[in-house]
Amino acid sequence: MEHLPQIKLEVADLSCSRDDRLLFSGLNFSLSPGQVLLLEGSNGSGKTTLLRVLCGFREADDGQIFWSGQPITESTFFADTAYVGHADGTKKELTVAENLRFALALSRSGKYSIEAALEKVQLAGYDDNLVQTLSAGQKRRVSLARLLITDKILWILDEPFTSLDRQGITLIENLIYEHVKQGGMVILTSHHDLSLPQMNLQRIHLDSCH
Ligand SMILES: Nc1ncnc2c1ncn2[C@@H]1O[C@H](COP(=O)(O)OP(=O)(O)OP(=O)(O)O)[C@@H](O)[C@H]1O
Repeated sequence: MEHLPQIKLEVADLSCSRDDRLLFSGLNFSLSPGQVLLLEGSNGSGKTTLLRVLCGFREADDGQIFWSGQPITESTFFADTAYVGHADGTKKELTVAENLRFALALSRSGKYSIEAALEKVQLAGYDDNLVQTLSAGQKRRVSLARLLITDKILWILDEPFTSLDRQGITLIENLIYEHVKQGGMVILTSHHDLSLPQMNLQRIHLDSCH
């Protein structure tokens, strides 16, 4: 992964409401290579909404988001970012390998080959299985393999631990650790207590951002 040293995500005075209910306002934070941001908050506090605003799927009511000093819409932000949402984003009628090749066709390639990524997420041998035949946790592992085969600086992960067994949870913690150690950045939501020792971890509690 080749990063420009000045890469930085800056969120300034961001506000968002849904159905006249204020979710957050005056939200400010910044994230640099090597850092993880954990968004916390009760159900309905706006964690997913904030991630969707960051990904450009939804507009904020107020505020700005900058990537390396440029508004995200005028920067390389979207090419530099990978989003794994609640739905795992896989195409169910394609095989595991087809899904990964499709992701690769749309992105710069990362340091893992498809084969190596499947091995890493413990799906070796599942290349030709249709995604619709996989378990929920296995589908989530395919979306993690997608992160490994592409070269994205910022990973935005919404509840990445959902459906994963204990080993899968440790796997994600290790992947996050490796990614930020190599200069990547991660924003995630989780109700799971993260075990990320020795990490540059920031926390934002959305219940208190009004
Ligand atoms: N598609 C939608 N249309 C209207 N309101 C929505 C929609 N999606 C979410 N909301 C509302 O926005 C608020 C914030 O929802 P959001 O999904 O961002 O919360 P969250 O913090 O991610 O919750 P959880 O911990 O339950 O995943 C909630 O009050 C919810 O009802």
